[in-house]
Amino acid sequence: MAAPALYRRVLLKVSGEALLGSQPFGIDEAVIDRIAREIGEAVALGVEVGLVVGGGNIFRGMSIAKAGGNRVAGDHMGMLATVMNAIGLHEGLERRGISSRIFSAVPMPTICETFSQQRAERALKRGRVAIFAGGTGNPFFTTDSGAALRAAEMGCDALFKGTNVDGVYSADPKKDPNAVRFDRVSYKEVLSLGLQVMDAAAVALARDNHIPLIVFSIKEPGAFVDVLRGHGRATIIADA
Ligand SMILES: Nc1ncnc2c1ncn2[C@@H]1O[C@H](COP(=O)(O)OP(=O)(O)OP(=O)(O)O)[C@@H](O)[C@H]1O
Ligand SMILES: O=c1ccn([C@@H]2O[C@H](COP(=O)(O)O)[C@@H](O)[C@H]2O)c(=O)[nH]1
Repeated sequence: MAAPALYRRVLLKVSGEALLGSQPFGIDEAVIDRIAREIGEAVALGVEVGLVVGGGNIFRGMSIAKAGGNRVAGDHMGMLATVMNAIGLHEGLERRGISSRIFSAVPMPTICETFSQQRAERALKRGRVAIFAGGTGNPFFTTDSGAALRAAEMGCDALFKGTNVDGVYSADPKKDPNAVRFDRVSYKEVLSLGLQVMDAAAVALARDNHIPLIVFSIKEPGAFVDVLRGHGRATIIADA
């Protein structure tokens, strides 16, 4: 018999960039379908799943700021990009018969519901996937911070960061071939060593609320469910 999941309720953060798949820009529907299937497997294990998606496949506010533009306007565009990705994932889940609801931090009632902790709680309890769009709803943040915030609000047992690397390294593995991968590292070490895999605000919020951060590769098929069962390749960021 397959191992049960180690968690009752989790927040999965999916990197926007991962949705690119083999494309230079936008959303690869094959990636959406695979991630939807894997989320469905987690739900079938009895895990309640909250979902946050980044926007890096479409737009990041910093790109406008770096070119001398208005950071706040750029961040607004970035938050809208995360709503587009949330709609894409919602459609992918519904196509597979997995019930989900989008709760946006930025009100846009003709497109999706505005975030409400109480309504999201009801959705999760009913076994629906709650997709949290629009990050925190504020500029100068990222969807990592949005994910840590929602994980704390929704009482999640862990925040899974599904990104394009298979864990936390001593340095950025894309830049330093000698970087060493950790199986486990403390919040304090991540912050004091300045490890950039997640933004510091997100790590501090998770630390203050005792939410383990689990970094794994969302590009690796099956990794999410493997890690939920405690035997996948990932780094756990937690108390020392
Ligand atoms: N110490 C480190 N360990 C692991 N990855 C690191 C480290 N330092 C930097 N990185 C980089 O962090 C990146 C993942 O974080 P990033 O915030 O860029 O992506 P994301 O949040 O998954 O994406 P998106 O913005 O598209 O949602 C990886 O691509 C990796 O190269
Ligand atoms: O709370 C938030 C979350 C996100 N943004 C903007 O959106 C983009 C995309 O999010 P990523 O986390 O980088 O994938 C981000 O770069 C910000 O510009 C935001 O302003 N506030």
